[in-house]
Amino acid sequence: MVVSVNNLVKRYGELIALDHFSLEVREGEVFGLLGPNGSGKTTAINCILSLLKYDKGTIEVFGKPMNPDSYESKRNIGIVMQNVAVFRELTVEENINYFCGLYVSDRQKCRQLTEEAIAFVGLENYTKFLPKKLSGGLLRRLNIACGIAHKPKLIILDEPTVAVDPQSRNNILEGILKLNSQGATVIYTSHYMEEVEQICSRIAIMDKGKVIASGTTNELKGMINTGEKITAELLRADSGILAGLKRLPNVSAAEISGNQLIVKSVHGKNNLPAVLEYLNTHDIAYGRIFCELPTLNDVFLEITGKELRD
Ligand SMILES: Nc1ncnc2c1ncn2[C@@H]1O[C@H](COP(=O)(O)OP(=O)(O)OP(=O)(O)O)[C@@H](O)[C@H]1O
Repeated sequence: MVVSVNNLVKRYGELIALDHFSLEVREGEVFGLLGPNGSGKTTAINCILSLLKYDKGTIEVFGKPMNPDSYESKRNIGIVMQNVAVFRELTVEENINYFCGLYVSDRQKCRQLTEEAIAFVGLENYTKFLPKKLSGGLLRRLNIACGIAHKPKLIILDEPTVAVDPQSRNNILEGILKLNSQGATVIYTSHYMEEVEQICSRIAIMDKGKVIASGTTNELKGMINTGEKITAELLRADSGILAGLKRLPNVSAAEISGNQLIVKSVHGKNNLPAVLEYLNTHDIAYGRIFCELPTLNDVFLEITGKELRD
């Protein structure tokens, strides 16, 4: 296990930010910590890194208890925090070289790693730029390069794509997968369910300082009763068809909204053929028809009763 957190409790005065929070991250994973703003993701990361004291619980990183002076473990961790933390008076290249130099004492090796990190995040054309000359997305890429240049075994990224343009966002997500394919274990926090679904092999969903569900995307979606949602654009909306549709196997709800027929089914696959057959045998004309699987928002909604994104 690369990271093992057990029953962590962290209070800020009266507020319980982490409420018996547990987590296990295995070697080689891209592990996603998904939760709405304020659910405790950053607090959990700061505790794992021993940057914050906590009230109860245990944390092991690389199989050893994590303490503020666990320098050997810390050398093998790369951190990319939510807020960009670079030196304003150093250029792109100087910043990366500085942060890499904190871990790598051989200056030639450090220069080589700096060049590799610049190429990795695609900042070759900006090496002599000061941070203030960079757009928000490029600044984020610099922040990432500073965190990963020393080639750490464990990379922790806390909401690295907030307020980032789509091009830089894709560059960041692809970069994370590349780092993972090169051997790094990754912990990735976000409140964007699409991103987490796109890159994470396992996910823990957080709410109010607790892990409310964890597993692969498919495991999480399999935990809830909400199943496929079938939408058909009807040429003529007729609510008379709803009663028959509701009697089909697995169907939990059928409704018409404008010219759209929406059929919701409970957990279970391949409900589309039955709906198609029903529409065809009842001579109901439709244009587009499509089937969607539940999203991680549906998982969050069913477990907590509220939307993941507010
Ligand atoms: N230094 C602090 N003092 C008091 N309360 C804090 C402090 N830091 C965080 N909190 C509170 O603890 C809770 C968890 O915050 P945290 O930043 O860990 O959540 P998060 O999931 O990372 O949210 P975000 O995505 O907004 O960063 C929130 O209610 C927040 O207001």
